Amino acid sequence: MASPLGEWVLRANIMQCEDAVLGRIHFLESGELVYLTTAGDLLGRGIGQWIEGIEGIKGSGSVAFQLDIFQYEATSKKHVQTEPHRFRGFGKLPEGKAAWVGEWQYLVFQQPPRVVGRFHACRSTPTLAMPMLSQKPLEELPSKMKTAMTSKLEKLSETFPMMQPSWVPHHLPGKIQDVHYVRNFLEPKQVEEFERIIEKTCDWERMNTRDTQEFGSSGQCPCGRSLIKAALPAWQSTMVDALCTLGAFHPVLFPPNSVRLNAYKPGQGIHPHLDGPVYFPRAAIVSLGSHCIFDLYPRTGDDEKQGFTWDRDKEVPAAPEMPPGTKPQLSLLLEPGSLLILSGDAFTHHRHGIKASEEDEITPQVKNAKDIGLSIGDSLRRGRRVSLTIRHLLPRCNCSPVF
Ligand SMILES: O=C(O)CCC(=O)C(=O)O
Ligand SMILES: [Fe+2]
Repeated sequence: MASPLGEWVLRANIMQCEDAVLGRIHFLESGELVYLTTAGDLLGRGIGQWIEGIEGIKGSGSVAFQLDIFQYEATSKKHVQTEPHRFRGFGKLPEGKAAWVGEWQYLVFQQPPRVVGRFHACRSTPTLAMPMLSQKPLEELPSKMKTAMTSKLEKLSETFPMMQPSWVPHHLPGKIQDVHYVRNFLEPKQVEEFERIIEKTCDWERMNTRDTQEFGSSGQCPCGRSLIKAALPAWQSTMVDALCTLGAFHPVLFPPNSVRLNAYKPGQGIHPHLDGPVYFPRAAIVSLGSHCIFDLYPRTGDDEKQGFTWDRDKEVPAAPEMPPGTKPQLSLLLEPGSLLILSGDAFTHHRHGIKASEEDEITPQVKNAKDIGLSIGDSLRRGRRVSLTIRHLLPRCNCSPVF
C-alpha cells in the first residue's frame, strides 16, 4: 500500500502564482503535517493534518491534507500577514517514485473552499529536486470520497486563536478592532512572585522615559539580518507557554521569542508609537505593580511610513509626528495582573502610549472603568509599574534557527 509518511518536496500554485507554496513537507504517523518554506527569499512554516481515503468508499489510495501556512518575504518592510493561510490538497498517491499531483484548495475563513490550482509533490532527496509541473488532466477523486474526506478534515481543524469562545468575553467592542483585555490573568500571589524575581534578577537599561530590558535574543546572526535566539528565563517561558496554550498566539507561528520588560516610576510613560513590522502583529502585555492608563490613538494613515528605526529622543520606534492635539480614541485602565492583547488593526494602525503622569483621571474614554467599579472624575495615584511585552520578533534570514 502506498503511504504518504515521510518527507516530500511540495510546490503548489495559487492561480497564476506558480510557487506560492514551495517547501519540504513531512507526513507524520500521528496524522500531523509539518511544512517548512524553502522558496528563495520567503521564510515560513506550516502545520496541519492529513487523512487517508475512507474505507468502503470508491477512491481508496487517496490522501487529503490541510495546512495552515504562515510565510513572508524575509526582506519586506511591510507588516506580515495577520493569520496563516489555510490550504487543502486532495490526490491519489502515485505508484513508485512518480510525482504526486492533486487538487489544491484555498480556504478563506467562513467561506466555501476555492480550487486555486494543483499541488505537485515528489519524494525529498538530499539535493531537493523540484517536482516537475504536470499539465496532464487531473484524476479527480470520486465526489463521495471528497465529501467524506472534507468533513473529516473539518472536524480535525481547530478554530484560529482569539476566535475560540473563551476569548469572546475579553474582546473590547468598539471602533478599534482586535483589542482583548483579561482582568486577573495572574493571581495576586503570582504578581508578587514575578515582581520579586524581577527585582532580584533584572539588569535594567536606564532610559529617560523608563527602564527597560529585552529578553529572547542576543547578538546578530552571521549575515547580520536577524538576531540570534537566546533562551528566555524559566519564569518568562512559563508565561509564554501559558499564553500559547490559551490560544493567544497561533500554533503555526514559532512560540513568541521576545519579551521586553519596561519599568515606569510615577511620572514616567511611553510616547505614542507603533511597535512596527519587525514583529508579527500581535503583542501581549502583562502588567505588574501599579495600574496605569493605556491609550490607543486614531489611525493617522501614515503607518506605512513606519519602518525599522529607533527614535532616540522619544525612546520608541520612529514615526512621523501625530497631528498636534490628537486625543486618544480609546483608553484602558491596566490593572496589576492583567493581560492586554493588541492584534491586527490595533497593532498595525493605532499608536499606543502611556502618559507621563503621577496621577490618572478616569475620563469617558476609559472603556473598562465601570467594570472595575470606577466612575468618571475619579483619580488614582500611580506607583511603580512593570510590564512585560511578549511578541514574535520575525527572523529576516535563514541562518539563525529561530523557527
Ligand atoms: O508598558 C506597556 O504597557 C507598553 C510597552 C510598549 O508599548 C512597548 O514595549 O512597545
Ligand atoms: Fe508598544
